[in-house]
Amino acid sequence: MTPDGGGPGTVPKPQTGNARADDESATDRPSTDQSTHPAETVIESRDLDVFYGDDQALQGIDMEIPERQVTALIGPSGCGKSTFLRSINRMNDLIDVARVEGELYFHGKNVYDDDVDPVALRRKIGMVFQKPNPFPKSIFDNVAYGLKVQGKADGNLEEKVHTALERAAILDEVEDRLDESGLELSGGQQQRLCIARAIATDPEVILMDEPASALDPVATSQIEDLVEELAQEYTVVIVTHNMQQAARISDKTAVFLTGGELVEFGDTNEIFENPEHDRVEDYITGKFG
Ligand SMILES: Nc1ncnc2c1ncn2[C@@H]1O[C@H](COP(=O)(O)OP(=O)(O)OP(=O)(O)O)[C@@H](O)[C@H]1O
Repeated sequence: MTPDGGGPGTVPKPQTGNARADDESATDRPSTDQSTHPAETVIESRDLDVFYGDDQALQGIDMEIPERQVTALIGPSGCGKSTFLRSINRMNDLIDVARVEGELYFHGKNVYDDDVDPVALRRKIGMVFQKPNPFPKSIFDNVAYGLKVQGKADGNLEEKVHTALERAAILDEVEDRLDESGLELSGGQQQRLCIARAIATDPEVILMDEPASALDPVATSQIEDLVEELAQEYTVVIVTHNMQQAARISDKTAVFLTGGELVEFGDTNEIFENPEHDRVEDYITGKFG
């Protein structure tokens, strides 16, 4: 059930009342069976504008992101993909000159309402960055860190760390050297360690900003497989420059174009096989970008 009482297959209506994006009850995962029900909307932006000082980076973005699917954000450099990703878990708050107008709903609750705690929000909506950024700590402590900070490091800490490493498809490679530094791993392993760190605290949504762009083809392919796997349990939103990657791993694709406009959003197959807009077709066939 969604906070608005809608059943499976319904889109939660934005509300300004009780549901809190930082409240456990507002974010309990609805138990939907995707084989029989369309996915529910977890994140919805309405007329979202983002400015850096006087410069507008995003213009009137309307988007509905379905749960437990992969949504890819694609488009040429500077079109606002990362800005949109960061507005979902309020990472733009950390940029002094950034300003957001419009609405961004998480389970029907506007995350920009005054009563939303951005730190609590980011526990529900985790993030993985372009460059792997493990802490200068052991592999074990990298994953255990968030659990400790959140007071979830009870007697099961070891089991929780193992589970996160397993879900991030890296356990086999590191289980006999958990005391070694995370910085000694290869780039691809470091990125999977960062994904393990992000999922250890059990978020609901994982935002990924070009998570494979710094990796070689083998490590990239491992991350792609992992992203598809993760979408069985998590809602994944991924920025990528790589159109083949978006076509391979995503269910929905959002095409942003220069000027910070969302030009087309829909099922990935439709976008790649039969785009509605000429500008999107030109972009995905490589005529510009
Ligand atoms: N911290 C910032 N301060 C000022 N302007 C910024 C900042 N971050 C991004 N911008 C500007 O906002 C616009 C959108 O940038 P953004 O990084 O969101 O685009 P992008 O599509 O993710 O680009 P890329 O694919 O190159 O990473 C660009 O014009 C960029 O210069």
